Amino acid sequence: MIELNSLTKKYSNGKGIFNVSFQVKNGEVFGFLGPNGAGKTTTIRHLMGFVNSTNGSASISGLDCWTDAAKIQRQLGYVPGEIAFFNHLTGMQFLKFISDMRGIDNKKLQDSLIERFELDSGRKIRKMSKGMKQKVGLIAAFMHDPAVIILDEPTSGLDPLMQRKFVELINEERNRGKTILMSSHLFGEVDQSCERVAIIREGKIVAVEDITTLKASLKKRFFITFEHKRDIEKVKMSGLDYTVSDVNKVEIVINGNYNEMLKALANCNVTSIDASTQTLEEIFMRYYGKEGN
Ligand SMILES: Nc1ncnc2c1ncn2[C@@H]1O[C@H](COP(=O)(O)OP(=O)(O)OP(=O)(O)O)[C@@H](O)[C@H]1O
Repeated sequence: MIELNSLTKKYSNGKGIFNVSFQVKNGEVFGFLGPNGAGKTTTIRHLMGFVNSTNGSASISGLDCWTDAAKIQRQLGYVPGEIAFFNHLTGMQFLKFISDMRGIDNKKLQDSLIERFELDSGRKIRKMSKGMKQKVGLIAAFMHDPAVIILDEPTSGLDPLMQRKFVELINEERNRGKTILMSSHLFGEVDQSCERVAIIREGKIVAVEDITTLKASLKKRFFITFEHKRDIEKVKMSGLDYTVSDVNKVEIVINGNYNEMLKALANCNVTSIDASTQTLEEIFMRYYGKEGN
């Protein structure tokens, strides 16, 4: 549905995106994560046909993002990272302007989105906060019920309640078969809404991951205290992945093999066990850091 093949844009300062390739399948909600300046907006602007690539190509529903840009822009739902509006219009006037441009009567859906996001649509855009403008952008992107939606940092400026409403909307749209690509800094948002995620760093894709597979691979960490330090020796001989954190304390990392740990601990005198589960954020942070190389 959305396809990028070795998409490359090299700016004169050497920055940009390099050989970016991934596919978003029909009906998939796909996350696009990366630190500041990684290349998310540059990639998305290519998909919208605002800039031409130095190399490579991108297409949406078989249409080339550069040569068929006008057609793509008419059909798609799009929220830009920074929304530049017609400041003299009210929210409602702006939404009407966009509807007229698309030639679609979508008043019913528009009104339900205004209600959902509690937008004061009579207010002049120049008097709106960043979050309010973001709501106008979201309503404009969704109100013509597009099959493909591209969102660049859609929740920036939204308060936690509105962020939750946004996640609900995405999940409803997914159930209705929509194809959605959204860039984000927020791991929680990606975790709650996306099936797969691509991670970009310094202009290059460093990973494309399946969220369900990632969740299944999350490790559990057990913090165990023994009454006697000699019990540490039993853990050492068990073959478990362990770290000794004090004379009578160990940390054991497990991915599913609980029985091995229980067997090893059965002959020990355990005085306390605490556990924590690795988070998706910890996994993503690895890609953000130096190890992303
Ligand atoms: N027109 C331009 N000319 C030169 N360099 C540019 C231009 N536009 C973007 N860049 C550079 O390209 C890199 C990618 O920028 P981009 O805006 O795509 O990142 P981003 O991942 O969207 O970041 P953020 O999360 O901060 O919005 C950055 O180093 C940026 O400074």
